[in-house]
Amino acid sequence: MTVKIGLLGLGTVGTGVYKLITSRGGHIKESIGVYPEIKKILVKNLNKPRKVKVEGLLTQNAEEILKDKEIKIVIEAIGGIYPAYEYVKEALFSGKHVITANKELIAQYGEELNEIAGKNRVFLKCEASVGGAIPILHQIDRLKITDEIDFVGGIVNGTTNYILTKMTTEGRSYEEALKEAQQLGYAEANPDYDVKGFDALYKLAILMRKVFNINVPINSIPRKGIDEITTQDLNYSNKWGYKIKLFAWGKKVKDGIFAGVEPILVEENNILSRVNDVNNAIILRGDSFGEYVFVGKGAGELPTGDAVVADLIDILLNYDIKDNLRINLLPIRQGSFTDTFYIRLKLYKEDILGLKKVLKFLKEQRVSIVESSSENGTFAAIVKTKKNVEELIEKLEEITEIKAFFKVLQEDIIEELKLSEFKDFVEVI
Ligand SMILES: NC(=O)C1=CN([C@@H]2O[C@H](COP(=O)(O)OP(=O)(O)OC[C@H]3O[C@@H](n4cnc5c(N)ncnc54)[C@H](OP(=O)(O)O)[C@@H]3O)[C@@H](O)[C@H]2O)C=CC1
Ligand SMILES: N[C@@H](CC=O)C(=O)O
Repeated sequence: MTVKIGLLGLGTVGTGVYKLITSRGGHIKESIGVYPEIKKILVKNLNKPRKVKVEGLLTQNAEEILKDKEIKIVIEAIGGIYPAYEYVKEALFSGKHVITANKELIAQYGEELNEIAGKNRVFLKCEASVGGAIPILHQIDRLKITDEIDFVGGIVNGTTNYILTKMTTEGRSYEEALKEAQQLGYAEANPDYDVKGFDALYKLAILMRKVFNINVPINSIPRKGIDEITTQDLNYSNKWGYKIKLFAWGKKVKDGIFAGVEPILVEENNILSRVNDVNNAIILRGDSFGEYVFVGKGAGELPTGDAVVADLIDILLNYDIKDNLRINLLPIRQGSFTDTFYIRLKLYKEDILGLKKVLKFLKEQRVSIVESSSENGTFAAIVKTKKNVEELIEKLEEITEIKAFFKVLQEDIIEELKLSEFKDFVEVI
């Protein structure tokens, strides 16, 4: 039996999918008895040079795929909300299964699209939207049947991890490393989505929906990217035995959920420190299985293509686990997972007074200095406090100019959260 597929997009992901389906089609047929065939590919520009031979397959007219009754599965690899949203919706309404790699779309419209898929008795699958090649959504589906999972988080953006790694280990500038990530096909069409933390935020929202059965309004989650990290911050962190990573995390407590996307300092002996380049690492904590850390390539042509093809195989095998939906209301809470943080302050060259003022403040607030360095008008330190970190930073801001502030990850992140005010409410579906 042959199943006809319509592919929307032939960029990094679409090309990976095309390569895998065409090269492994025979093997898939041997293994599960179904031969997947790509019948049409939607692109924006018909004249663009392609890395694969696609004569006769390209079209600029989406209706040639969406209205084709022979096409049973649509793979969306365009990205962004429009026109992807309309195309996915139309495909589902016409009874086609959909596979997408589009985290922005799933984070923002996943609930609505899942409902349409359910009503039309088709699958909507999105493994590639989180963690690249890591089969994390599939694992969560399995694990949450037996376990109560209360923590999900980790490194979920390949581009930023690549940039931070190259800046730290090979002395690249931020701009050079970003350019490389773009050339390697890791970055989003607009790389601001990566470096400002939006991509990680979308992925976190998808993970939290899956793990906690909640629908998270993405603007209720605090977000900070890596675009303000300087070589100076990386050098100080390195010197004191830490690596900087962009961390996305969600933790369920009895009466709410803490969540955030932010750069953090991780001790060199922590597993996350050793997750480099384009790799991602996703931590899950359950009451029976304990802790899992899933590591793998978080972006790129073949790793992402592989995750899409895994969804395709699941559909061909007719496999799926429905989300276990339940109504509840849980607040997103603002909280910190640490009592230790890194600061870099700007001091004027001769401003001994400024430095004295800062040191006096830290002493008065009973903040202990773990590491510190003061040179050329800069004071950088790793400090520890028993007080609320955010409140302390606010007070410090009143007397000096804070150029950088990142939390330091502690081993007890999952156990211990310092609570403060509720920020927003999310509906648990
Ligand atoms: N890159 C990666 O490693 C990963 C990406 N993703 C996600 O996968 C999706 C695709 O990403 P990626 O492959 O990198 O993106 P690219 O920019 O490389 O490719 C996008 C493709 O979509 C086509 N396209 C864009 N706009 C339109 C339009 N209006 N109508 C028809 N075709 C259009 C482009 O056509 P043309 O070629 O003619 O310009 C291109 O082929 C995104 O949602 C991204 O977030 C997920 C995981 C990893
Ligand atoms: N731009 C994304 C691509 C994969 O999701 C990333 O760098 O992680």
